[in-house]
Amino acid sequence: MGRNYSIGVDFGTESARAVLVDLESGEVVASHVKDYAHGVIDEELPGLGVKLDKDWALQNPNDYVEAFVIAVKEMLRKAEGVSPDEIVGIGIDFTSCTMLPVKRDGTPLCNLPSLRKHPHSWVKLWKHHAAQKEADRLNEAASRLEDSFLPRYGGKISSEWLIPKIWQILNEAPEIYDEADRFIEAADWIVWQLTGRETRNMCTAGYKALWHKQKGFPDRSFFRSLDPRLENLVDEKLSRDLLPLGSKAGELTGEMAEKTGLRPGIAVAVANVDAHVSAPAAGVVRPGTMLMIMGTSTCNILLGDEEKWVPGICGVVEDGVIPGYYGYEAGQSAVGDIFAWFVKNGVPPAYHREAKEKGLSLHELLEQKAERMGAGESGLLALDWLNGNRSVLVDADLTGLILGLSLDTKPEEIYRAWIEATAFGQRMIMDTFIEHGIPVDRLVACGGLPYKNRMLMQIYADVLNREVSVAAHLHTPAVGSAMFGAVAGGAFGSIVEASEKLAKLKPERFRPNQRNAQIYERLYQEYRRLHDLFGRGGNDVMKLLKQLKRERGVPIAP
Ligand SMILES: Nc1ncnc2c1ncn2[C@@H]1O[C@H](COP(=O)(O)OP(=O)(O)O)[C@@H](O)[C@H]1O
Ligand SMILES: O=C(CO)[C@@H](O)[C@@H](O)COP(=O)(O)O
Repeated sequence: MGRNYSIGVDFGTESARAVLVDLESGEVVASHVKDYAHGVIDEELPGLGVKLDKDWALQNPNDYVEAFVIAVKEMLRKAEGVSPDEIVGIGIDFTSCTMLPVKRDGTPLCNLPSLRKHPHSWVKLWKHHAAQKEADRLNEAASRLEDSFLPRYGGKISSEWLIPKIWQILNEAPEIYDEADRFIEAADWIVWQLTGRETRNMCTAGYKALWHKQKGFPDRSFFRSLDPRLENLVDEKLSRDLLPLGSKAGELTGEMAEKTGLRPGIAVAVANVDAHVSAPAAGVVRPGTMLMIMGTSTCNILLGDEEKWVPGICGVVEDGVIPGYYGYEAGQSAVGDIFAWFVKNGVPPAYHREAKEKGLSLHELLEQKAERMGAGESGLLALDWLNGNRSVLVDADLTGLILGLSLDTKPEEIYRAWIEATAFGQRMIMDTFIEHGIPVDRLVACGGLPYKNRMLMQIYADVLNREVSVAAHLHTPAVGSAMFGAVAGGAFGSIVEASEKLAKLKPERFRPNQRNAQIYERLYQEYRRLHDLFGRGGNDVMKLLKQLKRERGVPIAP
């Protein structure tokens, strides 16, 4: 008898990554990454000459199908000796909330020639930030509810989420709202394309669409209070029929099988979210371990036995990550993006020359120079809010700050200070969880950064004063999706069982250096003071600076 394999496909912001996982060894035997043909559409609708406003971020749903087909086909080609008959399941994960309006049969409205030129008919990507007005009004209305859902979401709903995005469509393009038979997460839509049937997952419903396992969606009266036309939104254009993570959404259609070279009828798992699906792949299936998915931004996932209200988190959802537990999500809006910004804007020509001579990237050169320093040696302390603060302040209007600059300050000291600032931001998140009764004993990291910068990982271990393990697979979300695919295909009884057999961490752990940890403890106390002063209304100078820019007519990034 042959071996069993499962496929996981992670739909990220720029590309889809497919992996084939051996269900005996847990090894990734083949993988392939396919960039989306149109990437992120944030200036103009491709080939149509329709300009977009500055905080729009759209995608083309046809790119997802194409990326799936090519990534899976290429992955299969690389997996020599594996027969499609040995593949038991497929799981997918997506960025979220990435959503689109469709007809009853799943046709995206942007594929209808009559609606193609209308930006509201396209996919709204997770970082589409143009529904802030709707999010503000929703938060205001929700704060007046007697049994408000806001505390479950850390106190505020983000403009990135489903209801603000739908409401923006209704406000700005009622004709598109009327044409849409369904609004659906791209995660569920791609599963629909694979199986030929519409299903909805509990994870995105819980984190992004205000659904609660016991209470369901907010009442119709709440939606009516937002806009009478939204009263029946859930029944008319969403669904109350939600499937739990780990269940089977359906089977691969003959058409998709033919396009990809797979076998028709393979089990397809219910859709999931990129951050959440990483937990089982990194072995995070019980309370006590905080997962850090570290890349351009950082997402945190943590499990608990009870539903507790933690201020400033993105949300808590029962069964939202691992069935049987409450899944907590938090995050930082910019992490790798800050280092990218500094490397682009803050490094003198001599460093560029040196990096070239040594055959290093600028990141690697700065790491090499900065790792010779100990904690506190740069004389700098920074606030990491260059793209606002997601957790725990939930304030997109905050900006960055660096303190302690002198005429002697070197680029590597500033680079290190930004890394330390992001680690202090993680410490704020971790401490907020602990202060509200959700313990954190261990940390596991995945995403791109842990594989790129060892100094960064050591700084995190020192600042957090905890051991940090790193997930073994670079494509952690795709491996997590493959695990859910294997569960849907019946190879495992539960996702916990799959994780216990297949999850892998790198053998090496980053252990805190006590000398540095003590110094960082002192610096962190100062970070907290600055954090509260500038982030909790003690001094609103950051907002004044933004306001002045607005008054001077300078466009401000979302
Ligand atoms: N050596 C490095 N040290 C620190 N950050 C790095 C390094 N190399 C790249 N980066 C940052 O990593 C980020 C990309 O992370 P990655 O996890 O690969 O992508 P994504 O979050 O888009 O999936 C970029 O923001 C980039 O600035
Ligand atoms: O917000 C979530 C998950 O809830 C992510 O999908 C979103 O931040 C996008 O993550 P990436 O930056 O693509 O890793």
